[in-house]
This record gives sequence, C-alpha cells and structure tokens, in this order.
Amino acid sequence: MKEPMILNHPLLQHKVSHLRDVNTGTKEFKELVSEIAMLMCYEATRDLPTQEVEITTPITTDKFKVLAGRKLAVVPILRAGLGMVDGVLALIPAAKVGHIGLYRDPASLEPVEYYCKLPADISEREVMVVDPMLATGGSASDAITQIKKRGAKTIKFLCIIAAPEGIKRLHDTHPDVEIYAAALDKCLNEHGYIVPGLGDAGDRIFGTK
Ligand SMILES: O=P(O)(O)OC[C@H]1O[C@H](OP(=O)(O)OP(=O)(O)O)[C@H](O)[C@@H]1O
Ligand SMILES: O=c1cc[nH]c(=O)[nH]1
Ligand SMILES: [Mg+2]
Repeated sequence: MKEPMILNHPLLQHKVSHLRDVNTGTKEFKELVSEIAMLMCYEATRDLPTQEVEITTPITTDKFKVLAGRKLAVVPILRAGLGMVDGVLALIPAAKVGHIGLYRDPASLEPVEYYCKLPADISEREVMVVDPMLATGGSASDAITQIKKRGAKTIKFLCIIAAPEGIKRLHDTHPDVEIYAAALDKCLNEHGYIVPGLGDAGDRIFGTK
C-alpha cells in the first residue's frame, strides 16, 4: 500500500490558498489550477526512468540523461479535471489525453458515468488521472475502475485538495494507485463538500454558477 503524497511546497501552498479565496474570479482560478497541475506533475514524475545518450555541446561530446521514453497518458475526470490538463501537457507534451465523464449525484453523492474515451494503447501507458477534488472518493475510485477495465496497469491520481474520507476510499478500492494532493483538508460537510475546500471546482473553472 502506497502512502498518499501531500505536497507541501511553498509555491503550491501559496497558489492553493488563492484558489480557495471566494473572491478569486474565473480567469485567475483557471490559471491557478493549471499552474498547480504543472507543479504537481513535476513531483509526480520524479520516478520516470532516464537513459544516457551521447550529446555534443559546443565544447565537447559526452553522455547525458534524457527520458527513457516511457509512454504516458493524462486522463481528466470531466468536467473539473479538464482544468489540470494543460499544466501536465506543458511538461509532457507527448502524453496522450483520455477523457472520463462522471458527475456526482447530488443526493446519493455516488458517481454517474456518462463518457469514456481513452487512447487505444492505454494498457502500455503510465496513466495520470487528474481531478482537482477528492471528496468522498467515489468519482476517482469509479474512474480508475473504468480505466483499469480498459487495460491500464500503472496509475497515479493527482488532485489539488483531498479529504481524509476520499483518500481512504480511494486507498481501499485501489491500493496500488499513488495519490498526490497539494492539500489535505479537514472533512466533508453534510452536502459532501470539502471543508474548508474551495467550493465546486467545476463551476469555478467554467463559471457556471
Ligand atoms: O470525491 P467525490 O465525492 O466523488 O467528489 C469529487 C468529484 O466532484 C466534482 O465533480 P462534479 O460532480 O461536481 O462534476 P463537475 O466536474 O462536472 O462539476 C469533482 O470535480 C470530482 O470529480
Ligand atoms: O468540495 C467539493 C466536493 C466535490 N466537488 C467539488 O467540486 N468540491
Ligand atoms: Mg462540479
């Protein structure tokens, strides 16, 4: 079982605090989500394999490390996860993008799936599933179940804010999945929202409320 990685870099803390602010508007919110995703991707790719190749500098020729060419995919959980894709692609432009559409039923808080389109060779790719919020953990657990059913074997989950309940459920359902979060919050409220959280991430990214 892998311990969740709560990333506490000062840049992340600063940006997540601004994200939480009720006075942060849609444009800045979207920019912050993308920047946070990029910083999180930097941390989550620490274990990527490298290989040595010969490179000629203007001074001499020597061996240097480059990525060993592991195939990657990023899969946002719609809608809110879309906000994190650009940040990941800024660092890994060769990653393929899959999409999984889920919304959380407001009464049962259980996920309802409405879309899934993944790269055909998903079973050969290391997958980063992204969604800003891990609340009850239902959406992330269900999304990862669907992605595994289609053949993916190595999966990391990147969220900006996690609740302890979500971490537990995702851990229990998929103990092999490494969880990366920029912040671990206190709890959920009676509507399943993360406290203190940032409200509804999808609505804040797309300006739908
Ligand atoms: O851990 P959970 O309890 O499942 O909650 C987290 C989910 O809720 C939000 O999506 P939402 O249902 O609001 O859909 P949206 O992204 O389309 O707004 C969020 O982006 C996660 O996908
Ligand atoms: O706090 C929460 C919980 C679920 N989904 C969100 O967007 N925010
Ligand atoms: Mg939402």
